[in-house]
Amino acid sequence: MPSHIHSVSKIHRIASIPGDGIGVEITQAAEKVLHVLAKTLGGFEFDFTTFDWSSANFLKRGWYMPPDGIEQLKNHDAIYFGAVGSPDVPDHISLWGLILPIRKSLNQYVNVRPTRILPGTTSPLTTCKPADLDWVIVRENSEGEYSGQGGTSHGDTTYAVATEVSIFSYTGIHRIMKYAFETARSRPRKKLTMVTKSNAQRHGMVLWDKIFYEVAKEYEDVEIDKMLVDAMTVRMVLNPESMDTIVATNLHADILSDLAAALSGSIGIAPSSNLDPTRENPSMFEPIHGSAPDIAGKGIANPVGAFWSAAEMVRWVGQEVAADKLMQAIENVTKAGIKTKDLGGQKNTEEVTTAVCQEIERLFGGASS
Ligand SMILES: NC(=O)c1ccc[n+]([C@@H]2O[C@H](COP(=O)([O-])OP(=O)(O)OC[C@H]3O[C@@H](n4cnc5c(N)ncnc54)[C@H](O)[C@@H]3O)[C@@H](O)[C@H]2O)c1
Ligand SMILES: O=C(O)[C@H](O)[C@@H](O)C(=O)O
Ligand SMILES: [K+]
Ligand SMILES: [Mn+2]
Repeated sequence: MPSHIHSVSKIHRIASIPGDGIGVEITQAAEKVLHVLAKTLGGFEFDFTTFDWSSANFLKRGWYMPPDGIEQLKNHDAIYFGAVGSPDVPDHISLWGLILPIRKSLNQYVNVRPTRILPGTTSPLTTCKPADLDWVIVRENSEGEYSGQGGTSHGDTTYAVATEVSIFSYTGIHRIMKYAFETARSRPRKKLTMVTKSNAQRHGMVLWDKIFYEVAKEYEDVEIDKMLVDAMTVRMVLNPESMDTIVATNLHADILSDLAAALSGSIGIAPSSNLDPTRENPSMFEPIHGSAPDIAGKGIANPVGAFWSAAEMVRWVGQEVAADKLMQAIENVTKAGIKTKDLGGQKNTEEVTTAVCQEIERLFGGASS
């Protein structure tokens, strides 16, 4: 190609919501790495628009998102999210003020949470080898225990009564099962474990089980099994190698994914993708951890979960090769022992971020595509 003709660079418009605490620190780190990735590989760019929807601003303005916040987000190809939550705001106000309305309004009904033991890191399970723990938790992300239905009577008295109603719908269950089976089928082991609590919860969870077996008939090549959630915690610890893809309700998968992260070494490495598989709305990518007020402002948060989430975002917007390259750079850095304290290392957020940027440049700098 003559040098005066430039190939057109694809621009991916990303809404960035750093939020609170370490959410701000790791979002900054992720944006930096994504810019280096785009600049090094060429052919695409990221155009970030930052939204200052934080708890500090909530305390000043009285809102997390403005009334047209969801509409503003819709003008983007994807959303990158840090974390929300502050000791100065009740957690149910911050969660329901920001992250949950985004997940619900943008039809992000799937939350994909992979877990692996990255090179150079160790599981607290002394007998667990990296090949033994390679899971994807598919979390129902729109209803169930997070439906927000219920109420309180006799408010501030000792007669107070509160209900928290779980809602399970045929549509909601069916679409998450379809997604989970497709995920299981796309992975080498073709194995899906369904988590439930249908011994004690005899309505919604029974419907959940029923639809699982109904959808399973369309996927005879996928090996299936069923676990009660309490026994699932035991199996995750004692027989991690016996599982591959896992599907669970909103609350069960929230809890199991923190356990999974810990079993892989640290909550600081775990990514998540809040997906609208119809692609009508932008999907949202965030590490599974929260704002970690205990370490916020110290510059020591592990940015690996944020980078892995960023890689999933890169994949979702269509840059699969770049996503694989970013993962390779991240894993080379962990393998070299460049890690934060939560993984037993000595480095801070900035040092790990710089190392990943340098690794991208070392591996792929000078490449023509
Ligand atoms: N999606 C979200 O934005 C989200 C997720 C979880 C919790 N929260 C909110 O975050 C706040 C704190 O919640 P929490 O303490 O239960 O959970 P948390 O995930 O913020 O922290 C749990 C523990 O893990 C550590 N940790 C978390 N991420 C880390 C990282 N990247 N590197 C090193 N250590 C890390 C923390 O220091 C803390 O000790 C609350 O307000 C909660 O509601 C938000
Ligand atoms: O969904 C939740 O419960 C919280 O936002 C957080 O704990 C998460 O895992 O995303
Ligand atoms: K988060
Ligand atoms: Mn969680």
